[in-house]
Amino acid sequence: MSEIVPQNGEVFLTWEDLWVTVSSLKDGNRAILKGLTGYARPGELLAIMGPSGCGKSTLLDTIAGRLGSSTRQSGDILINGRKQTLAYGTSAYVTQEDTLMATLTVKEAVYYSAELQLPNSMPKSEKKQIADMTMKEMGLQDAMETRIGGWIGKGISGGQKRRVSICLEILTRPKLLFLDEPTSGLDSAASYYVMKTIASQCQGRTIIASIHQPSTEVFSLFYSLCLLSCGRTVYFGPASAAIEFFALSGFPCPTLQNPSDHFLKTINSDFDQDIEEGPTSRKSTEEVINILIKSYSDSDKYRAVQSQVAEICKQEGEVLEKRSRASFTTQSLVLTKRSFVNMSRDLGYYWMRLAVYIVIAVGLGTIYYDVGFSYTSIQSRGSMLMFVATFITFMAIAGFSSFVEELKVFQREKLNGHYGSGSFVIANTLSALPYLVLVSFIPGAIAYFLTGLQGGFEHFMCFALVLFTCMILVESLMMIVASIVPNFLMGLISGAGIQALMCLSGGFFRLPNDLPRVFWKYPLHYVAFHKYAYQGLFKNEFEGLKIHDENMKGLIKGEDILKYKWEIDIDYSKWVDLAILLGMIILYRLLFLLFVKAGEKVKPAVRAIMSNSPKQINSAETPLHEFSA
Ligand SMILES: Nc1ncnc2c1ncn2[C@@H]1O[C@H](COP(=O)(O)OP(=O)(O)OP(=O)(O)O)[C@@H](O)[C@H]1O
Repeated sequence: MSEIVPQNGEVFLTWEDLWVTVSSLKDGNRAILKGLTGYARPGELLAIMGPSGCGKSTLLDTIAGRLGSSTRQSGDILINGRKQTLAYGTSAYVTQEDTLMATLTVKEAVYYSAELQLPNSMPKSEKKQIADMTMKEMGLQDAMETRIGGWIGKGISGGQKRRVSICLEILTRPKLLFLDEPTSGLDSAASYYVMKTIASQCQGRTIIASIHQPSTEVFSLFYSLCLLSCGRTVYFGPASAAIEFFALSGFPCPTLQNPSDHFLKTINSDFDQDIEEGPTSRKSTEEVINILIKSYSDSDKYRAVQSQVAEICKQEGEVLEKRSRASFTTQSLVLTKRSFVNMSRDLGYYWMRLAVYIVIAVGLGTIYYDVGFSYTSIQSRGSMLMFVATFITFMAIAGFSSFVEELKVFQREKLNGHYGSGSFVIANTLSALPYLVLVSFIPGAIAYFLTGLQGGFEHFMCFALVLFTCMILVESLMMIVASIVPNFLMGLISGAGIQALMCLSGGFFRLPNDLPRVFWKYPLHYVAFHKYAYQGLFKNEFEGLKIHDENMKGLIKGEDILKYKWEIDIDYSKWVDLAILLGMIILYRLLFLLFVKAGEKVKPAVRAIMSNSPKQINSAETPLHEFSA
């Protein structure tokens, strides 16, 4: 048995009588993990194995402190014998899904990640060296210049993506590493080399990997094995002793059969085949699983696990410290650069929008071409400006899918402690600015000059700046929506709905004094950015304008049109409206930051509240100790 005093940031992880349940209206409370006890120690690779749906990922998520708030958990999870919060920089977790930036090449993704994660004190050349070495260890040297690809187009293979995901998390050689199915999608040779690299990093590190179907060679790399079936422990102990355990329980591994194949076949209850027990007798899988669970709970192995857990728990070991990483400024700069590159390569982010906006701007310009100064031009000018402030800005939601993809990468990296939400918000804002200038100024100029709105540089600048700020506002609004709403389609619908309500209360479709006071006027009219966008654009256009009234044979002053036709408050300048819009951008971005940060704080709190005592959780399930009765 190894030394159990953690040194140099080493991590001993224990879990005792761990229960996880989900509730549904149909089935009530259903236990996914049922009283699991185990431990992971530095220098030992622990593999969690079991048939699909047995609870491997749930166990990994639970001990890594990442369980979703829809589940309830109970039992003790201790790190170095203490209750400590994991995640956010103290451990690394390679998830089952590969959440990567599709537009980057493998090399770029790893280099950026190295710059984001490794401390400022490390020279850039050393960071590159570590990145190159890790890519080589993961067998990615031939794919370095290939784009990762994904939803935007084909890139590297699924197996290579898996290796990139692992590569990004082992760059800093974390003391505690969780890997959910690191070999899925890999062929047997790649699986072996990847697992060998992971196993070779075990020195002083605690590594826990869930794995589906390891080959004999891969299986031989595991130090400990946790075998689950239907959320219960079938075996926990040295991987090398599992064959003997199965044999002693009456299910010996046939000669020349891969032991892991034998284990999984024996405990897979999804396809209820009878299992041979000795030469004559056959048993149902359910019976076999119960025999194995009882055999394990009666065994010395189980007692050894319990005493090892108790011994580790007695040590009030080191408190986990966050890894030292790049400074906030470096992270913000690197993220800005990465986000800028991503935006430039992702056609859907801005380029498609620019093309569509130009077409719409030409359309607007031809419909309202040389609008003139006749009485009817009042309505034409108003409609044209309303279209710009509402529909052109509304279409900024077109970049939502690209943003959601970027957000997924951010959420993975943030959870693994690569950087914080502040750097992401700054980077996203800065990197988008040049593109937003393009998509607002070019189509804006086409529509403005073809229509023949008020001449002069100042007038055009005000028009384009209002359009520009509204686009940022719509993007900011969609960021807030994305941080609250769980999926892309729901986000798109919610964002569109919010904007439709705001635009209705903006003061064009119903004049400000005619708006119903409850909700529409107070507060929506004042909260909606459309009010300030309409007012800014209308003031910019009508102030100082003289319209020929053909019937009255006279001139109408623009200020009167603003006051009496559009019911616009002309006591303050159009620049104040623009300033309010700019203030709203800051407010919206801060709100996004707040929601993301609240998510970080609220989720663990919700988990803690939702945790119940084991008996309350599911009295219908059989606790492990009852198998030994
Ligand atoms: N949040 C949840 N709500 C409802 N059911 C859940 C939830 N999380 C997990 N489950 C269920 O718990 C069981 C275990 O899921 P888990 O993902 O841990 O299995 P797994 O062993 O990792 O499977 P696989 O190898 O196929 O990935 C499954 O039946 C799954 O449907």
